[in-house]
Amino acid sequence: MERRHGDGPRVVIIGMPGAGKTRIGKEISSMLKLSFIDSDVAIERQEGASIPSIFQDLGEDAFRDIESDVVIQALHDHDGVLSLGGGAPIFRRTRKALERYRDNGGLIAYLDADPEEMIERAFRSRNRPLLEGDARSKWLRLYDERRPVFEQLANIVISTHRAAPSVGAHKLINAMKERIVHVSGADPYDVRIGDGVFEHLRQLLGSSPVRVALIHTMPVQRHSDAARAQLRSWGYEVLDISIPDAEAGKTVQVASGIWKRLADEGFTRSDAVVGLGGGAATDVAGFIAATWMRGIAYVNCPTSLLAMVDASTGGKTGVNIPEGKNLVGSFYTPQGVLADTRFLSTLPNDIFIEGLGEVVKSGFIMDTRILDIVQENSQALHDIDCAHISPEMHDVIAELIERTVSVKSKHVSADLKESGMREFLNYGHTLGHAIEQIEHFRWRHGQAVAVGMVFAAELANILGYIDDETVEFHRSILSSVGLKTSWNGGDFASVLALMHKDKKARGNTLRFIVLDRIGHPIHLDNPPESAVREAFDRIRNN
Ligand SMILES: NC(=O)c1ccc[n+]([C@@H]2O[C@H](COP(=O)([O-])OP(=O)(O)OC[C@H]3O[C@@H](n4cnc5c(N)ncnc54)[C@H](O)[C@@H]3O)[C@@H](O)[C@H]2O)c1
Ligand SMILES: O=C(O)C(=O)C[C@@H](O)[C@H](O)[C@H](O)COP(=O)(O)O
Repeated sequence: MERRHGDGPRVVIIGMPGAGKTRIGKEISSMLKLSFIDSDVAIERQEGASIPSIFQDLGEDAFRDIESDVVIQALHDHDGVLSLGGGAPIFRRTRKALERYRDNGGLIAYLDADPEEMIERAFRSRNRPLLEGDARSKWLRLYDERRPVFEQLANIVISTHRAAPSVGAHKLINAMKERIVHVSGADPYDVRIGDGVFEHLRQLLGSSPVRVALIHTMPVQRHSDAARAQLRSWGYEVLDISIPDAEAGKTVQVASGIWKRLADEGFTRSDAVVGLGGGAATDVAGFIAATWMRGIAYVNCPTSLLAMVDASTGGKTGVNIPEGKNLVGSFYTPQGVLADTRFLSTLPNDIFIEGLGEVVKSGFIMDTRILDIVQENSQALHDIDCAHISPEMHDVIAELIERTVSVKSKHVSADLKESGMREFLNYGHTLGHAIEQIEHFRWRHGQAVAVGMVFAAELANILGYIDDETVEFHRSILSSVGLKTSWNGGDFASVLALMHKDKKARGNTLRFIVLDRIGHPIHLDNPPESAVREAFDRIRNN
């Protein structure tokens, strides 16, 4: 799959005159065999006049209108590399078109360098009407005006400081291999997926935090050691917080211990949290960020497949209490998510497989292409060796992560606080959470959700929504990758009691998510208890 969902250029390059947009744009176009458009050159061709003379004859406003038409056209028609004149994104119509392109999955790269270096490069060119007169101070004033707009628009910043164009080009090509899913809403952010995306942490944290609390578990120590060293090399004071592993770390007691440490270390509102680990660690890290001084910045760096595809995104943060899973928490959005696929190399294979439970869920509730990809690769996924993932398999996994996060993003962007549509992400979870609890978390989340989906499919079948074949498809696709589809623990009464504590329940009314066809979930309120019992019986011993 292409790394973008929308049509249009593979990358749009923005930045000040002298940043290297044209040279790097041409370089990557020839390396990747893509066509290249420089918006200034396209305007000159269309108008049959040079940029300085269009400025002189028609004025800047008329020029920006012409430029906007050319850019918007290229955003629709061009599928290669598009480099924009320095002032193009400042014009409102052009900026809005660029935002739409980015929000549809497009890549906007902002090239930046030391101002003096860019000024020196820019003065080598004569084709810069806005630099005439007292050119240096004008350039600096424009830089101050434009930089915030560039930063707001771009989903990647590439430094070309003291770098040959070929170096900048390589950085940009690496960035183009990344997959980016944008989560919109009141506090928008990006989920970056790919080999080496952890490097973006510095850009995400920015310069305001002095201290960073790195919350992680022991099994990912290799990665947390590297992350700590990296954060220190960037100049942050790192507070290393190792929490008990898995659900044992997702408790009020652990959270309370972290709050005490933050207080002892004088953690302030401008400091930040980084969650590094599986979904349990990122849930706790988000909860700490949400609650410390009523909310500070945090970035999630998921290390398990499940955390990459689901837990790290969407802002559900929290802890368990003995009475139920995730009963205490808050919706609190991260600054960004860095799903660095290099982390998967140490993930135990069985835990990778469990993460596929949430991947398949996203196929059932929205993106049915996910189900095709899982079926096409079921044997390779079943036999996965995380320590030796081939480049082909890496691409398959990265695509599954991107598609699953996109499903999550669509639900979360529309309904952050789960008043309706977001509940569809809970497919399989009503029973799944009860199984985890009754099994004292020896059954991990993704596996429990897999059985929970078979139960939900049986319930939908009993009530006439889906046929036997669709139920059987649930079993066959999940078992093809090595997930269990039945559960013999607990008893109906204790399961029912736990399902009444589910967050979708209202008063005494149970609410399930079921399918009325593949890819189409619906709410099911208060089904007859006999049907729930019958569905429960059907997931046992088969
Ligand atoms: N907030 C949300 O929206 C959301 C969504 C889905 C799941 N969750 C939560 O996420 C948790 C499940 O996540 P999970 O499956 O990642 O479980 P987990 O966090 O318990 O991780 C599973 C195990 O894998 C280890 N691990 C993780 N990455 C590793 C790596 N790269 N190398 C070696 N070991 C590694 C962990 O330390 C742990 O031992 C549950 O608590 C679930 O409720 C939250
Ligand atoms: O993000 C959501 O919304 C989900 O429901 C995603 C689920 O896969 C995830 O397990 C979530 O943690 C469940 O939340 P809960 O509200 O049912 O505890």
